Amino acid sequence: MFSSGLIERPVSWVALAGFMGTGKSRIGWELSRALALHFVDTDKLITRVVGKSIPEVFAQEGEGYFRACEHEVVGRVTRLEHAVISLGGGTFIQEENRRCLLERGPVVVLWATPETIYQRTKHSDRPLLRTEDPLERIRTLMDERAPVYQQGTIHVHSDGRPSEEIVEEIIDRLWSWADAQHAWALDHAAPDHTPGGESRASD
Ligand SMILES: Nc1ncnc2c1ncn2[C@@H]1O[C@H](COP(=O)(O)OP(=O)(O)OP(=O)(O)O)[C@@H](O)[C@H]1O
Ligand SMILES: O=C(O)C1=C[C@@H](O)[C@@H](O)[C@H](O)C1
Ligand SMILES: [Mg+2]
Repeated sequence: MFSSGLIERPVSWVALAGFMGTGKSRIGWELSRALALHFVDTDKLITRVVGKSIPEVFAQEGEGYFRACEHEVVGRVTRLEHAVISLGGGTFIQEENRRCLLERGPVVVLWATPETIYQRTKHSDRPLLRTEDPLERIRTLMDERAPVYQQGTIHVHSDGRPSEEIVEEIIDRLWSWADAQHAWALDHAAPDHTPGGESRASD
């Protein structure tokens, strides 16, 4: 990772999206440490700025207010440099957020089965899962959202895997993505018309 005092990393900005409980917050934090980047968790940022927990925001201000906060936060985090951004589970679902995030850089989507998600979220308070049958709600919401999450850049499964292994896979896939971007940029670079430019390019 480190060589001659310079940090080698595939990207200097990346966002993590995906359903509740897929591990965006935990993996995002670990990824930020592995890449020596700042870490921002949009859910935590909103709770800090609003001064209320997410269940309180949903109950007292309504989901619409929370979605507006998310949208504003997306505008801000896409202007950051050197950061790993862990999004809320619904942030990438809003079209304008998605466009803005994908324009900024790679969006890694974490996936898990409804059963894993249920196990990981059952002891915490997620307003959208406050129902008689949270597992069924997870299944329905996942069916609705999966085609949208599919629009992410890189997809990584988190079921039954230790977080270190997931972080390692994300970094490998980010290197491949960055190499492909670089190759594409070279292929699409404006032709070099300086004297001797073409021969230099084919050297
Ligand atoms: N790979 C993993 N293996 C085991 N437990 C995990 C893994 N990833 C995350 N967890 C645990 O699952 C729970 C939910 O993870 P986390 O809060 O990171 O999910 P999230 O995607 O950020 O959810 P939300 O969208 O609600 O913010 C946490 O207790 C976390 O420690
Ligand atoms: O999936 C969602 O819509 C949500 C996921 C959480 O991260 C929080 O952002 C909130 O509970 C809503
Ligand atoms: Mg989270």
